Formats: sequence, structure tokens, C-alpha cells
Amino acid sequence: MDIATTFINCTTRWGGGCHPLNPPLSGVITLFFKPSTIHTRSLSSKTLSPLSLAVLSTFKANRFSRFSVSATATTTPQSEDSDVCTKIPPDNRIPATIVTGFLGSGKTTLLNHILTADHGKRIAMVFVTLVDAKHATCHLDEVKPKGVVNEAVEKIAYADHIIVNKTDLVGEPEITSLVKRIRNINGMAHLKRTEFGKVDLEYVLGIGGFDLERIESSVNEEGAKDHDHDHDHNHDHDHNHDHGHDHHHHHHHHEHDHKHDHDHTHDPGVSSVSIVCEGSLDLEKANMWLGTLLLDRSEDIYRMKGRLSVQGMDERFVFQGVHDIFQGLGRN
Ligand SMILES: Nc1nc2c(ncn2[C@@H]2O[C@H](COP(=O)(O)OP(=O)(O)OP(=O)(O)O)[C@@H](O)[C@H]2O)c(=O)[nH]1
Repeated sequence: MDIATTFINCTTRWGGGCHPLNPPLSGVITLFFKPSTIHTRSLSSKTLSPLSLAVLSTFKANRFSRFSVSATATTTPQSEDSDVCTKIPPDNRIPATIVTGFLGSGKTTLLNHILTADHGKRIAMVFVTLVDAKHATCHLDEVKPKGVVNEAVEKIAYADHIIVNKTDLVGEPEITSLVKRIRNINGMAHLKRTEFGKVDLEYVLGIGGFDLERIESSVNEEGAKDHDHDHDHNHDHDHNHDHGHDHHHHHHHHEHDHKHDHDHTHDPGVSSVSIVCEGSLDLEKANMWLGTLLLDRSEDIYRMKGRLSVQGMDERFVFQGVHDIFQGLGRN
């Protein structure tokens, strides 16, 4: 089907109504793309990591910000007659699971599954790494400049639990090859394949900690394979690694018994553009522009989300996409 036609006519609903688009805005589009390949009228743009979507995606931030938090504080029960000396202090630690993943890999879909499933748990913070079975390989293949980390590789390397999602969109040979690739980066993580994030909840909730040394060496090995880039290792210093991009949610600071420094920069080839216009759009022109953009450049567009006011339409048109996969609908 012609994308230019599907743009306005598409009636697909977001899965489970999971994309609350409020507060109402009109004519807002956010794209994450390789800036060198798209020439567009951008009212504001800044360089971001492809994992930083939540910063700009105000559309869903109200309900599913990048880190969804609630608590399952576990308090150890104590008998009434326990002696003071034998009392075990209450364990007030809050179990936390972290869900990460590339743009559009299915984090929200997974969270929806967790939040709507009947598991009897009071959900804690939810976090795990999702891999988009259809698009991950091209992101893993991207060769970065020296010293620039490949975000997709890094996310896989850091994961304890990996969910290869969207397996419905590719064949078994592609999945097998992707899993092999993932295993080369991180042979220790648990791995499951899913469609629409439908994974056993025990798999994503209540997971233990991770092994930072393993992660660091996987990231470094994968980077060295591609373009012989080194990180300086100095095992007598604090381990700080600073990520050279200008937003706050992807920052690590770790300290260990033995420590090392390294600085690396996230991919400057990935940027975001927000287009905000007042008034209503001409349907035909909007169709043509977005349709042509997707036909020509979908490979470079990691993620797009938008809300449009179209002349003659009472409803607002909201849409989102991952590369060439595009969904939209009219909303009051
Ligand atoms: N075919 C298919 N589509 C999926 C699957 N999982 C998620 N999707 C779709 O992929 C799109 C992106 O899913 P989200 O859950 O919003 O992804 P996300 O990782 O939260 O995206 P960001 O907003 O970029 O962080 C949506 O249109 C989902 O319906 C899947 O297993 N198969």
C-alpha cells in the first residue's frame, strides 16, 4: 500500500490504547534520524542518543516515562515476642527491573503487557533490554567513528535479560542469525523471543544485578572488531564513563574495587527534529510530504511520532512509526 495513501486513511488503533497523546497539541512531529540524509524544515533540533526518546516524546511521558516506578517494598515479618537482639531488620529494599531498548523496539508494549497481566504483584520499577527483531541488525551493523559507541551493541552488552521482540515480522533464519549475533556480544544474558512483548512476567520482574566487568569487555570487543577502536584501561582509577550527549537519562557512574576510566561519545549521527507549526495542514500536501519522506528515507528514520491538525477534519490525526512501519488514526 502506498504510504502517502495510508497516512491519513490508516485506521489502525494503537495496541490497547497504549499511546495517550495528551495534553492536546496540534501539528507536532518528532523524528529521530540521521541528519545528513534528510533535508527538512526543522524548527528545533539537537543531537541525541537513539535511546533518548522519552526526553522528547512528551506524548506518552505522562503515562509511561522511561522509568516507570512503583514499589514492592518487602518487609520481613517479625514475631511479636522476638528478642530485640535477634530481630532481623526489615528489608525495605525495592526490587527494580530496568527495561531498555532501541527506539521503537517495544518497551511500551512490554510495559503494557506487564501492567495489564494478572500476576498479583505490586509492580516495582520496570526496566530489561528489548531488541527489535526486524531492525536490530542494521543498527548493530552501523560502523561508528572512532570513540563513538554503538548504542545498540551497548544496550545488548549491558542486559541481563534480553527480549527479542517483533519476531512476527521476520523469518526464523533472521531470528537465528540475530540471536547468534546477540550471543556474540553477550553470551551470559538470558534471552527470550516474543511478539508484542508477551513474555512470562517472572522473566522480567525480580531480576538480580549485573556484571559490569563482563559488560565492559563485550562492548570493547565488539567495538574493536569493527574499527579497531581502543579504550584506555587504567586499573588504578575510578571507573567513570561519561557519555558525551546532552541529555541526562543515560548516564553511568560506577565504582569498583578496581577501577578504570574511559570516555566515549554517543553517536553524533543520530539527531532528533521536532516540527511544531500553528494552524491546520493541507491534507494533500501533508500526505505528500510525509509519504515521500517515508518512501525515500524510512531506513534513516528510527522513530517518528506526531499529532496533526488537518483542515476540514474535526479529529486530530496522531501517528507513530518505526522505520517503514507506520500507524496512525484520527482522535478526538
Ligand atoms: N509487529 C509487531 N509490532 C510490534 C511488536 N511489539 C511492538 N510493536 C509495535 O512497534 C511499535 C513501537 O512499539 P512501542 O512499544 O511503542 O516501542 P517503544 O520501545 O516503547 O518505543 P519508543 O517510544 O521509541 O521508546 C508500536 O507500533 C507497536 O505496536 C511486535 O512484537 N510485533
